[in-house]
Amino acid sequence: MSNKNVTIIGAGSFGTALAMVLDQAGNNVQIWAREPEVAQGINENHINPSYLSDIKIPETIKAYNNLEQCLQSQDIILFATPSHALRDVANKLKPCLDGHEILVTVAKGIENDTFKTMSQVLVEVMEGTTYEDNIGVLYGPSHAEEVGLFKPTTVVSAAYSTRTARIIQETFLTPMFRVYINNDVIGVEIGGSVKNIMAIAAGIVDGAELGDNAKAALITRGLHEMKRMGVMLGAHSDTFSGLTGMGDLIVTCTSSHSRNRSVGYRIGKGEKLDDIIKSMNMVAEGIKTAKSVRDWSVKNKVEMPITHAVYRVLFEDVDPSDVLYELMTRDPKDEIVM
Ligand SMILES: NC(=O)C1=CN([C@@H]2O[C@H](COP(=O)(O)OP(=O)(O)OC[C@H]3O[C@@H](n4cnc5c(N)ncnc54)[C@H](O)[C@@H]3O)[C@@H](O)[C@H]2O)C=CC1
Ligand SMILES: O=C(CO)COP(=O)(O)O
Repeated sequence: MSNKNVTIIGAGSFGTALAMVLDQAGNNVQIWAREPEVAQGINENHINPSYLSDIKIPETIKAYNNLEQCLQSQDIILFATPSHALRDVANKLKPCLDGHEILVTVAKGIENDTFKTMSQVLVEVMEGTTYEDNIGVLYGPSHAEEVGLFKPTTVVSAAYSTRTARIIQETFLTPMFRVYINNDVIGVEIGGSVKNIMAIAAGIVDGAELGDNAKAALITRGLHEMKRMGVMLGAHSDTFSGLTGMGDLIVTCTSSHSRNRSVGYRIGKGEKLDDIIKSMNMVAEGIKTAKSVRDWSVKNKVEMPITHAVYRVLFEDVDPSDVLYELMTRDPKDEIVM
């Protein structure tokens, strides 16, 4: 059993689900919630009133609305906010850290404009406070709705030092939550982030009833696209056949739990993105990441046709049937370029 002091920053779906896992693994768990009513709900009624509200949260898990109060003497700080909030929240809590804490993020995304992954954002923000060696990510096929119910799940701990990756692994391990290690941090992060764009595309395919052949093609060619970007950034191509590449791509493109697939599905059914976003209380990371990755690929001249198609549907209001035609009528290619 692990016996670490762990604070989770962000009491959304995944923060709540991981609190359950961390508690079951034997740790002392506390959660920082941005919304006072969420902290109150967890402390008084032992449920999160806004996310996964049908899950009974153990009384040992305490929630705070004040950041400073929950950062004393912690071994691990787990960031579970959306990716666009990570920089801001990390800056706010930086003065409260003493430098020995391990910082783990589960947020999946690539920052707009800087094109930084989440661990890179943490490294930059924490410069002078926390060693890069203490920073890592926990990614993989892990929908909160199943994790919170202790359904069997496998993920990957990737960090800038093997020691940190191992500590993260040991802290989260339970018989229903199996954690592997991979030292290819950039590969893990690109897979986990770019698959959200592919999940939006998969949702469009389902919503527009384009068929199973189209879905299989999309997943397969989407994987090529993720790998192409990752390898260009120094990732190992094998990482994309693993849990944080292929594994997370499959679950997000096919699961009814996926927020990103659901955004795509509704677009495929004819709804407008603005209306979809207004109706959601959870983050669909693929929207912002589509912009980052599309801009990155233009800047670096890397061919990412599915990402560009999703970008055009989301941000240029192009009809999905038009981008589909464009994708299907591109110049004939070799499947694999050796
Ligand atoms: N939900 C899931 O199944 C999984 C989610 N993730 C990733 O975890 C991250 C969080 O996802 P969810 O928990 O699903 O999101 P969510 O939308 O359910 O919850 C996000 C939480 O962050 C808080 N938050 C939002 N904006 C904030 C800000 N500007 N500053 C501080 N806090 C803010 C919200 O109040 C909420 O508590 C995302 O990057 C997602 O891709 C990763 C694996 C699985
Ligand atoms: O990353 C996830 C599952 O591994 C969650 O995906 P969604 O945000 O699309 O629900």
